[in-house]
Amino acid sequence: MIRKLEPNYAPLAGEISVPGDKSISHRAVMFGAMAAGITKITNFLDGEDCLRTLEAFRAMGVSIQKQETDITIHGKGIKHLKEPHDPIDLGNSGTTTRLLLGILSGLPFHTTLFGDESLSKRPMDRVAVPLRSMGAKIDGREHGKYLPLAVRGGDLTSIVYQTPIKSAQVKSAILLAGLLADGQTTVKEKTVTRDHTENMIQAFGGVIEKNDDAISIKGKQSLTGTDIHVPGDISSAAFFLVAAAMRQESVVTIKDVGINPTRTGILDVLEQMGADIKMEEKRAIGGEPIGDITVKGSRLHGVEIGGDIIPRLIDEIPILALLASQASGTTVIKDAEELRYKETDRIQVVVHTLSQLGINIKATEDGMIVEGNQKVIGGEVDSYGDHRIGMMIAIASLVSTNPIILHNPSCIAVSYPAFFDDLEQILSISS
Ligand SMILES: O=C(O)C1=C[C@@H](OP(=O)(O)O)[C@@H](O)[C@H](O)C1
Ligand SMILES: C=C(OP(=O)(O)O)C(=O)O
Repeated sequence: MIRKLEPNYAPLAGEISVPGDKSISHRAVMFGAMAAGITKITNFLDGEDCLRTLEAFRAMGVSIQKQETDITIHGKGIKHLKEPHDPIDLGNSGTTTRLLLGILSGLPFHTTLFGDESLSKRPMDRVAVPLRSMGAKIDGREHGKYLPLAVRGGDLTSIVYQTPIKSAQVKSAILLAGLLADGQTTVKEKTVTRDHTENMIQAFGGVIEKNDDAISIKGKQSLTGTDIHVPGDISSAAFFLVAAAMRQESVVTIKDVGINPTRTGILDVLEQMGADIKMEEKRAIGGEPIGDITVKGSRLHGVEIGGDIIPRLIDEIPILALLASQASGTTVIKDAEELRYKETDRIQVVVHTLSQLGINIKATEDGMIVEGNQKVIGGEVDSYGDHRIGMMIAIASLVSTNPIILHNPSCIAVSYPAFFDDLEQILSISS
């Protein structure tokens, strides 16, 4: 499938809301399925990845009703999860796979997990190794590094684990296993990563302790069903924030976005680049702050992006690379080697794609160097099945001198099924 993307030079204007946060939607289903009692989720992300999570728990016998973005889960407690009859297809979703491995490690049955071509290339040993040290049996291709994986869970012992990788998925997998283990499990991380798992454990009545770089959870806690409202996804909002920031005279407000500080690195970078950004915090639900973000187009300049901010904007790096090409001066992105383990190797694919579109950009081992004041000349490019690359290309078309032909746009449904409709909305309000 291909999609022709026409240039559009009008300023962007208007108010828009983006779909529910992907990370929070996954976790809401997982905790709702493990808790006892009814959980109602509103503004659930109806994207392919989160639907994989939902189906995985249905396969384990949990009754889940879905009406568009409203989900009702009739949880009976963790002990009532049942061995699935068939292997579970996790599609493209890294978060589902890694967090589910944490949960399955503590359940006394056998499960087989598999995924699509991209997911089958992503490393799972980063969770399998610590989970095995807690007592789980996990095996698969290349000694259990890659899907398909077979898991036999059961009695787990607690661990103290210093994670070598800046990854919320690794942290969360161990905390979830820790919740089912005997004793107290501690995860230490050198750099703060998104803390939605920690917030949600508390929203479901659980107890978790945070001390500097250590997060500890007592095992065998029981959770109680609750209501979760999912904020808009700042990682989806990022595409419109950038589209507005890079065009003078644009004014766009994204309503009701999750502004958890572990996710707002993009706002910090936009500000450092000279963007005119305002954030109005409105409320917090389940420990997750929600607000409106307004961005006005302005002259931007290149910056250095690296260090502790990287996990706070890891999924926004593709779109920030495009933005950097439209700013003045050079932008250096470093300490982001984790990008190589996403749906694609996002260092290689961003550099390849933006180069194809006429931008001067170079890959480094752990990031990229982007030259500013670049013309996007258009052409034929591929998402390579990576939703964030597909959306980056769509935003690039707005500043392109020629149309862009995008191959494989359908992967965008992984995190943002209505992306093109919403983009059209802020383009048409302005024209
Ligand atoms: O925990 C999560 O929900 C996520 C964590 C990040 O991955 P890593 O933990 O692998 O960095 C991020 O890239 C992914 O989109 C969602
Ligand atoms: C990396 C991502 O997701 P996941 O790891 O869940 O596939 C993403 O959404 O950009």
